[in-house]
Amino acid sequence: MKQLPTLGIIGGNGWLGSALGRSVLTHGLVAPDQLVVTTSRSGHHYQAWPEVTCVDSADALVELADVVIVSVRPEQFDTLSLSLEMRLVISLMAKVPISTLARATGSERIVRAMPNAAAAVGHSYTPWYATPEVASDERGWVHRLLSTCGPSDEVKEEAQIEYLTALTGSGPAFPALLADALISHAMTQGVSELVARRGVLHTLSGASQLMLEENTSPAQLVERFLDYGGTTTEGLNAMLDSGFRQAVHQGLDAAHEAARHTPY
Ligand SMILES: NC(=O)C1=CN([C@@H]2O[C@H](COP(=O)(O)OP(=O)(O)OC[C@H]3O[C@@H](n4cnc5c(N)ncnc54)[C@H](OP(=O)(O)O)[C@@H]3O)[C@@H](O)[C@H]2O)C=CC1
Ligand SMILES: O=C(O)[C@@H]1CCC=N1
Repeated sequence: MKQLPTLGIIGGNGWLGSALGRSVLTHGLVAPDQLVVTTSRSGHHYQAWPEVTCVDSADALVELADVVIVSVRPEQFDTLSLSLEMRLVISLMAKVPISTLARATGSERIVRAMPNAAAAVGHSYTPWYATPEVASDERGWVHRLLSTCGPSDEVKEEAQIEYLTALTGSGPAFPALLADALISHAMTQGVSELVARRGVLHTLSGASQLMLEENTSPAQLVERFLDYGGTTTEGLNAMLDSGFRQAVHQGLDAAHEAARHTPY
């Protein structure tokens, strides 16, 4: 693999593609004049890097890029016609399996990566799977690339990407749902929206930091509060009795099922 490949992101001005594009530039993994992105009707995300090349079609991008990241919606992928035989292809798409990517691009060197929305602030968690044809130096580069937007792990089976699409790819929406439920309850109790939102968001991020930094498992923290015998114990027991775990598990099953189905 060439030391400084030109990186192309099809969908590089979309939600996820622009988060990764900006992140590789911020970390200096790719120089601005080595990045090519497709334009988007919804805006341009590279004002700070005028040397980034914006092209108006995937065909034009493929002419310029050594490594191609595909970050269009799964249902948009079918409309692309890509000839990438000799290229490393990195897909960020849910629902599109390696077999389809290989058939559609002609490449055997394919990575399926699954960042999440927190990539926009450098706090994604990004698992990725590579076909056996991806060389070890390329794997190292892919890992550095994906790690620019948060921790990243290689997984050894594509099926894990399908499951992790539901768990961590969709993941930020699930604590957002919990946060919204907490905030709306607080507001019914007369707490201002400002205090409720700051309180809840800092409580969620503080709980994550506590468990990460003290290496405490969530199960241990829950158990500690269940044993504590205080207000938290009452709250946890009522939530568990109301089917909290079952609701979460049903949601993950539904997202996993959706992640296993190509939309065409
Ligand atoms: N958003 C998320 O949290 C996550 C998304 N993903 C995956 O990332 C992928 C992208 O999602 P997301 O960023 O949310 O979607 P967006 O709709 O925000 O971005 C898709 C981008 O692709 C562009 N595009 C579509 N068709 C073409 C084409 N034929 N040629 C060139 N560009 C094209 C769109 O341009 P235009 O705006 O003009 O239509 C848009 O900029 C999806 O496959 C999704 O499954 C994975 C994990 C998390
Ligand atoms: O909701 C979605 O389909 C995308 C893919 C994984 C997370 N978000």
